[in-house]
Amino acid sequence: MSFQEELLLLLRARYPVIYIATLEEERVEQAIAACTKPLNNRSVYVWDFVDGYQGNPNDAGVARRNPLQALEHIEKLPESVAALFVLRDYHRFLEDVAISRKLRNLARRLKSQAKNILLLAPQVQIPDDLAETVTVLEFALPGVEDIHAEVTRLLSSLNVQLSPSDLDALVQSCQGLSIERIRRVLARGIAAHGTFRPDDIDLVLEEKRQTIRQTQILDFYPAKEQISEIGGLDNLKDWLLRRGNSFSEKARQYGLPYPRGLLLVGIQGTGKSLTAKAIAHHWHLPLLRLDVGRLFAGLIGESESRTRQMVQLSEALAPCILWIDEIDKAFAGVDGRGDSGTSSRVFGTFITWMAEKTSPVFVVATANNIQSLPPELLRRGRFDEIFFVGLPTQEERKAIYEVHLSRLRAHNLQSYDLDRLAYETPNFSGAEIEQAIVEAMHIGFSQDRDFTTEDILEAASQIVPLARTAQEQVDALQAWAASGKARLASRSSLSDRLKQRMGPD
Ligand SMILES: Nc1ncnc2c1ncn2[C@@H]1O[C@H](COP(=O)(O)OP(=O)(O)OP(=O)(O)O)[C@@H](O)[C@H]1O
Repeated sequence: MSFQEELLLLLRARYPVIYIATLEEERVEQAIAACTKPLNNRSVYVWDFVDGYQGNPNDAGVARRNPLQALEHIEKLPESVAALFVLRDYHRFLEDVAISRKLRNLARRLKSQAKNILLLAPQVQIPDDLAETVTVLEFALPGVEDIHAEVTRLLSSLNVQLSPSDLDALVQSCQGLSIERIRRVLARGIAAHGTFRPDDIDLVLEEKRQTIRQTQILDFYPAKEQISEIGGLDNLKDWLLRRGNSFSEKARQYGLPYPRGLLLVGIQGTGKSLTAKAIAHHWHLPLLRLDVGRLFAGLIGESESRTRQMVQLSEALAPCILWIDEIDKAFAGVDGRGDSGTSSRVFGTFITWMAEKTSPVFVVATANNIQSLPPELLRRGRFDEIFFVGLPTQEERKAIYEVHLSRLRAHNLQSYDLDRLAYETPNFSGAEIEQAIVEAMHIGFSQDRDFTTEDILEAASQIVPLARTAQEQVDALQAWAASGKARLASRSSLSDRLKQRMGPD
């Protein structure tokens, strides 16, 4: 259902107070105006703090600088007057007790009248006492058709001609931006060299990065890591390499569905985040990292609104990788404990999207703790595959040493005894191996010489691997993996791993 259809439905059903979250005031007001026609040309009153009421000469300037009076004015109008009252930036006044009370009283009264109050705000920010009075409606970013129309209009008014393929690329790149930002960024390109050139698309991408940064929930993550930089995890790497071209047009013509996502479960430091970055690099897709902490910070209703915003933005940027680090922490409270059910509602929105999504947003979620993950997340149809990323085996440790040492000391890799290093550091994760190497480098550097195998072993002897301090967590994860609920990221079997765990210590 489009925004306009949804709004019309709410207006007809006499929802008295509708809260519209948008950064695009102008476009949303156009959409509201378009809704008045099917409502017998209902009049629209627009109020803002600085100018008071606008739009009707009789009321011009009423309730200027007085948000409470703005509501009283609605109350004073005769019952027979049918109207929409658009109150801009009104989220700023909702915490005021007089305003909140007045709004609730008014809402009750307006249910029997053809009057609706529309609150416009950049984000959802509703105090608890109004949660039941207000209905939230999200105003989506412009779709491809809207963008196409706007870009064509702008370019033709500026007498700029683009080939159909450049125009297509420009429209694609503008997805995820508001119309206002699209206008601004095109104007910037044109101001710089009098016309819009295909390589100005970079400006659009930069603008997009900024928008994403401003949302504070998603981050554009630069991904330079290669799949070859992951030591071990051969099953997982094969899975990824097999899907290398699955976002291409050729794959669509072949009839392949888009891959949906991966859940990587395992203890800290085993290369899960590294894998997320390497996927983005290998598939040449932008990597968006979700900041789960930010998702849940703030007032009631905000988290849900942010989740929808995240979905909207990632779909607007598709094809892309959406990386959700530590998803277990995000949804640990799904049973509704302690946060008035917010995480359950956010989880509900997320899981429905995961199950129904048809857009090429590939979700890579990572988790350390299987116990706190809601079982629905593990059900078939959410992710394409769930991989258990265990501690590296001896052979895998050797591969990890090789990855890091060949990056740091490509010229004399042969001087390191990789077999010995791998053998003498049982239970070490990839991150701990890296830590030992860095520490060895400090030893070597402080003595003005290169670091050696001995230095790495010396450094390693000072590290207590997490596997030992968090034995319980490791065992629980191994047991879960052994129950067949996940595929092994690594090629060695679990029994091989267990035998190795008994090895030298
Ligand atoms: N299999 C591996 N191959 C090469 N390097 C690895 C591997 N595993 C871990 N590392 C090194 O350890 C660093 C940290 O690993 P990473 O952040 O990917 O672990 P993680 O499993 O995501 O841990 P966390 O759960 O703490 O986020 C990586 O940047 C990489 O340098």
